[in-house]
Amino acid sequence: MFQDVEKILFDEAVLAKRIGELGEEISKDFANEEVMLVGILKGASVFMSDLIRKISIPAYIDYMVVSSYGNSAETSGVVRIIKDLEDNIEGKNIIIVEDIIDTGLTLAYLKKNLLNRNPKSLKICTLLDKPSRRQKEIAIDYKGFEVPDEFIIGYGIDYAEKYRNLPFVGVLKREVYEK
Ligand SMILES: O=P(O)(O)OC[C@H]1O[C@H](OP(=O)(O)OP(=O)(O)O)[C@H](O)[C@@H]1O
Ligand code: HPA
Ligand SMILES: [Mg+2]
Repeated sequence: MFQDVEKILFDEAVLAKRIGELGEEISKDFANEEVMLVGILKGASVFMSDLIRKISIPAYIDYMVVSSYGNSAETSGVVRIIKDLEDNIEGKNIIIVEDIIDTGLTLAYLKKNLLNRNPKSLKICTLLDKPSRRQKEIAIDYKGFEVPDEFIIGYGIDYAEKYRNLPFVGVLKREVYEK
């Protein structure tokens, strides 16, 4: 597993510090209110569980399972909802929590879908942003880091379901996905 990593971009300490800051920012912006974090599985699961413990206002969680990359390094362009939210989000402060925004197709679809359900507010929080590959413009409210135009893995993020358990965010060697 480690031999497939080209380089480490953000190690555990760097991730923890930035996630602490994001949690504080969210807590301040929604002081005296409540938020519902909507984690987009599977990738966001690791980030979400660290982030929620850095939020000091009442925070609820729900998850959606969507997939567009499957086992490929390229998006299929088709976002499939595999599992929807359990609760009605009407009148609630919703924060979509993503691991990475790349083409923006997943988020553009999700944003439209959730706005149709009439939340009080809808914000986007992503650990990683890869702006170089964007196809759909997305306003990001809370962003951890920008990443270069490389295939990213680790800290919940996969290639063909592998590498999610790496404790850092890194770049996958090209030879792994270009063979
Ligand atoms: O901006 P985009 O180009 O749409 O890419 C971003 C999406 O791709 C990944 O999900 P994936 O489909 O790989 O599912 P996973 O989270 O289960 O790995 C990632 O977790 C985002 O949801
Ligand atoms: O760089 C990436 N790595 C893994 N999954 C992804 N989904 C979109 N971009 C990426
Ligand atoms: Mg994936």
